[in-house]
Amino acid sequence: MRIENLPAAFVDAQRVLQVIEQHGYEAYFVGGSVRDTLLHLPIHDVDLATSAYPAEVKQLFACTIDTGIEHGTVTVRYHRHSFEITTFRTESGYQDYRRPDQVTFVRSLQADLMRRDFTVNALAMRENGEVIDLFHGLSDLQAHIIRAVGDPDHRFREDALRMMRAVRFGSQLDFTIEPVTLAAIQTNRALLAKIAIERIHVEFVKMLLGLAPLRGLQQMLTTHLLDYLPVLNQFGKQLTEVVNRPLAQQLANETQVWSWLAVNLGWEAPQIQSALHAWKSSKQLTLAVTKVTAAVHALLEQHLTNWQLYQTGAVRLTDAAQVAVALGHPDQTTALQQRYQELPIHSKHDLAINGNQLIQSGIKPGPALGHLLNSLEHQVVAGTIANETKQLLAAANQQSEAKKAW
Ligand SMILES: Nc1ccn([C@@H]2O[C@H](COP(=O)(O)OP(=O)(O)OP(=O)(O)O)[C@@H](O)[C@H]2O)c(=O)n1
Ligand SMILES: [Mg+2]
Repeated sequence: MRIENLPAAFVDAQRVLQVIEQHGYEAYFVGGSVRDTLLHLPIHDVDLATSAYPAEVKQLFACTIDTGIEHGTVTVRYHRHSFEITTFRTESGYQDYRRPDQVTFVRSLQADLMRRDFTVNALAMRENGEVIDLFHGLSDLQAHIIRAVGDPDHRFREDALRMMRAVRFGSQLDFTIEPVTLAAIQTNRALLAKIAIERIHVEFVKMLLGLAPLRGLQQMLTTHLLDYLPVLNQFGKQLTEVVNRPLAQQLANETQVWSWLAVNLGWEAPQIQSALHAWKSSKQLTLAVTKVTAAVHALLEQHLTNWQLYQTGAVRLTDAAQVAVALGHPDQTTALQQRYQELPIHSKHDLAINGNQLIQSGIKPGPALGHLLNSLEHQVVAGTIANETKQLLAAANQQSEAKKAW
């Protein structure tokens, strides 16, 4: 088959493929971009594969970068865009169940597609939109099936992360994992222990952001892949209950994913922090999840204070409101944003007084001054004092005098 009118993301890359072909080599679009175009989904990165060896690719273009030359990947700069082009290759070894000990460059597209994970990811497309389907990827795409290319045991032993990828694509695209492939996940599950948590993390989050996250989670449980997920492996019972409760709305980002899990599993701040540490998450994500989870708890108990609104901030409030919706509660996004906008201040910088002004008014510098400023910030946010310099100064002096007398 041939796809007419390729999406805009392919247009510049088409020129690159034409240049390679004009020199007598084969060149194709491969991987996720072909799959997603056929599914009418937006595409993010366009991978190119060629029969030209890396040194040959480099001769064809004025500006190239050796991105991963030992694996056959060269980045070509063309018309101010960058394209990653990988030479057809076969892989062998895989003693660590993560990556091949050896890659061999080959001239055959078939050999390259054969080493790929799933049939829907083993499609190639010519520059003119013609789809090359050597492993029945098109029929699996049509039937919404994730099926390993060839023997699933081999594919999962080559790279154990592919077991997570199978569950991820199943959820992301709302596809069914073909039974032999699914059974092979269960058989090979222990190999997941060889895979770095950072790589597992990416797949796990993509799975929960997908169209069928509860089925993905269910499959993590039934295949026992869950046993190899840090911290979550101790929450099998709770997760079984989670997959049986409906998810009222798709989760929209990673903060929402972890906050939704944290609320479901009854995690408070210390548990969130140790779990996200075990998953090697950034400090930024951990902080966001801690705040959003606290806000969701408060929302569900209907006592979200102004101070909590202020502390959570506009973006995270929306995340909290959306997680509450996913949990089956009414959407409070607009009301919360309104309440947030009406807060007298939105950051410490908005306070009509600062440390210098307090010192000038006779208050001694030191930790007590910091406490005093914090207390004023609290009072302004709570609405018990107006955000006006004069009033704040008077209150500060009064409160600092009172403290001295006490
Ligand atoms: N463990 C892996 C990872 C990738 N691939 C192959 O490399 C392609 C590109 O990999 P990647 O970008 O990770 O996946 P995509 O399928 O492009 O999906 P995404 O939309 O997540 O980028 C895949 O389609 C697949 O053919 C593979 O066989 N085994
Ligand atoms: Mg990709």
